[in-house]
Amino acid sequence: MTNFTLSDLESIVATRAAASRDESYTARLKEKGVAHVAKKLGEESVETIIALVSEDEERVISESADMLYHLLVALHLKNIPVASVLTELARRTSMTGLAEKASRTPQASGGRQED
Ligand SMILES: N=c1c2ncn([C@@H]3O[C@H](COP(=O)(O)OP(=O)(O)OP(=O)(O)O)[C@@H](O)[C@H]3O)c2ncn1[C@@H]1O[C@H](COP(=O)(O)O)[C@@H](O)[C@H]1O
Repeated sequence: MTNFTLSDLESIVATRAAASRDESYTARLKEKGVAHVAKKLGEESVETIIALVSEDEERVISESADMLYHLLVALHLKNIPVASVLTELARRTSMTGLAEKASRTPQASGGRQED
């Protein structure tokens, strides 16, 4: 088990985003902008879904890592600290998932009733 955290990766992303595009994939993503990174995040999310449904554990872990990396790059480009996401997750621990869902406005949930 590793003690590597999302905050550690956030720091690496911030450093590498400032590197040369010739030596950093993160720098190339930054150059292409947040819309491109969002599209890559969508692709990695779909690949994670496919792995979850029909592939082995190793593929699920690999695709999940790709997805989290691209999410952290997107958050970096939006100047949103990972700590803000963790704070929101921490806030939600004070209630059940069903209570949290009920607390959302009809607009936020689209007024849908499904699970
Ligand atoms: N965790 C990651 C990480 N996960 C995935 N990827 C890259 O994300 C890409 C996703 O796979 P794709 O098949 O979609 O990529 P691709 O076809 O090469 O990408 P495109 O040409 O479509 O952009 C691959 O190129 C992976 O190498 C990552 N690239 C970097 N990191 C971390 O970021 C650090 C800094 O990397 P550099 O910015 O390259 O120095 C690394 O040391 C890692 O810690």
